[in-house]
Amino acid sequence: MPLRFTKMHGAGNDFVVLDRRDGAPLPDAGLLRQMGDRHFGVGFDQLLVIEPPSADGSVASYRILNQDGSFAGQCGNGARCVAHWLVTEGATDAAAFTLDSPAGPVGVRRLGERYALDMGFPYFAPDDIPLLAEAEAPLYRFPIDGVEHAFSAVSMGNPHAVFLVDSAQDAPVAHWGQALQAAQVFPDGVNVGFAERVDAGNIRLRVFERGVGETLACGSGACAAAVSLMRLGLVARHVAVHLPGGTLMIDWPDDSAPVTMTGPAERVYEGEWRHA
Ligand SMILES: N[C@@H](CCC[C@H](N)C(=O)O)C(=O)O
Repeated sequence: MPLRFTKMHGAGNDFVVLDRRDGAPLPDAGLLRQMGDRHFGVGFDQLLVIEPPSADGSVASYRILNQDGSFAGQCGNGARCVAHWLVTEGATDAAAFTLDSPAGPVGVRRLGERYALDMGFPYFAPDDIPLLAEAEAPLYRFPIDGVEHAFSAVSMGNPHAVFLVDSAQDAPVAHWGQALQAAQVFPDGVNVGFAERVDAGNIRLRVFERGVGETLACGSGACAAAVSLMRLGLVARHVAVHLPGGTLMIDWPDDSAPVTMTGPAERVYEGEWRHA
């Protein structure tokens, strides 16, 4: 049976979307890895699998697989693409609806061509990270090449470390990203962000993602960077996060409120994978 899929992206973070609302099982891991390969397949940062809703009142649920086949708890850009896919397939015409993600319910609002998502509450006290549990939040230290660098650790449904840097463009993204991942400070792996404060309303960001490497944008990473800099008093509670593939708006009105992320979602093409 040919495997139908949709290629999508959100600010350049690209996806293959599979519709599994009929309950059909996932294709085997080897095939998915081949599809994810940019030379021998279609290529994607993440695979998004849309499944029936798991809670009353939700439109659908989704699972997220990174390019290397590992599962993730959240994907901000992917959630907007799932929402857009469902809207453009006619699964809902509501202006506001809910999706079920592995990290819990995600509220979606349609704003013309853009989508605003309720990304939940940031979690700054990572007691699931034993090496950091006794350190002093929100900043932790990690030695790279003999020099200690400060980062903040925050969960947005998936784990993030955020380094504040002078220049995102010149940041040692792969080097530090791989070093922090290899040190296993975060037992389940980590997405590593490099945030440059431009001014109170703007952040430049690059992210070395768990299970992929550097991507053109990371939605949960944009939330993690924004709330980290907000917590440090370096930016306002409403900021634009500029990533290599596009800009996301992040709002966190106060510490007791959920984080909202607003950005684009685009269908690129429909495909049919015929097994060789
Ligand atoms: N690109 C994503 C995050 C995808 C999952 C991440 N690599 C992980 O393993 O946690 C986003 O837009 O949030």
